[in-house]
Amino acid sequence: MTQIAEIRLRRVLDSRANGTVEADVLTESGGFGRAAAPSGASTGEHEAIELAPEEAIAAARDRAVPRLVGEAYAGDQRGVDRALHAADGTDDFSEIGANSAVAISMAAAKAGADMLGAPLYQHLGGAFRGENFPVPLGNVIGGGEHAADATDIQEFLSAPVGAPSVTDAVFANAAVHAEVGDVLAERGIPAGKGDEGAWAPSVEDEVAFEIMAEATETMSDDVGFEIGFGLDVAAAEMFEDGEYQYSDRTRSTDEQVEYVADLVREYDLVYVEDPLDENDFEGFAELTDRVGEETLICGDDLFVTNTERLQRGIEQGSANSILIKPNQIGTLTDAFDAVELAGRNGLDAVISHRSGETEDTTIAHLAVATDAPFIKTGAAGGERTAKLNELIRIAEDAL
Ligand SMILES: C=C(OP(=O)(O)O)C(=O)O
Ligand SMILES: [Mg+2]
Repeated sequence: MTQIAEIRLRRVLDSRANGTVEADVLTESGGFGRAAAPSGASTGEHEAIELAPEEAIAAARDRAVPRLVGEAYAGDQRGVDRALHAADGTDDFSEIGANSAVAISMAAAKAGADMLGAPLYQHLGGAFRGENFPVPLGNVIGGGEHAADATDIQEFLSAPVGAPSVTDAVFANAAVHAEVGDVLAERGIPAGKGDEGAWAPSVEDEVAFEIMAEATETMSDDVGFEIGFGLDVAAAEMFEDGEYQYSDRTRSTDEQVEYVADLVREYDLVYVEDPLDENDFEGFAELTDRVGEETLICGDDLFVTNTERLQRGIEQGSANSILIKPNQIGTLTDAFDAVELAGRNGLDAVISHRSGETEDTTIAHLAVATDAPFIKTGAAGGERTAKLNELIRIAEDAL
């Protein structure tokens, strides 16, 4: 029923107006799935390889399509993803491109769901998935690689941890985003927006912390539930010559651990992603040891959704949370395996967008299917709200 009959690949635009890969998967009995690959700017050095879209499409047409059409079943996700690995033949999808692989993998899942007559989250999560919905982490102030001349820390994330429903949480993040805009205007600080729709003012990180504390407290009082905040430091982007290079100073690894631990305590941070360099499993472990009871220490560039790197982090106690980006590893199966390994070892999964996105909503379904406690997919901008609105629809559908 779900045998793949045709795969169409094309180049479409992402939110930075760069080209990316979109895949359509059609099954023999008329099932259809469409998905597009996202793209990072602050990419980890251990991620699967993204090729230029034209190159990825040509290679996938040549190598992957013949292994899938008439051979694989869209409803058999592990089978599809095994075929993608076999077609590529490398560890990092450098032959067909992780962008082609992830687009086909996600489109096949959607075609399988279509044939089975189930929403994607149900097809992926099964009848016995949990009943929880993820708390959305909303990027409301940012800089780093996502905006020129803004904060050093890449993302300041609103975290509505006390929200009674996913819909309340989504609107709370939107309200914090608007409040931050008002506070910036009151202070006479001009700000455009970065790649993910967060405000990108040219201020010291210290000012961004003050504004976040003020805006989340104001909106928390307004909505009547707890809204905290967190960070994606994206520290690998600042790490050069063995030190963390901030615009006004440098910090050694020990100083960075101290600095982040102090921030966690001072601002009651609920979440800290990539506080240290992407190869510093030990530094991560030291920080997790110090503040892991109080906050989530999340590995993004550290783990790159890769079970081998995650296993090492588990053994060393490097983090208590992992960011999951399907395009970092190339297939939904690999992303699921990372979520499962994390869960078995007590780490929380945070399903995540990339800074370059499309209107694709697969990650909203993935977060619900895996029962992930968090999803990071922005707060404002059409390619971000596409996922947030899908979460609202899923919550309505699933009740
Ligand atoms: C979403 C992120 O940015 P990018 O997609 O640029 O890696 C991130 O670092 O978590
Ligand atoms: Mg990150």
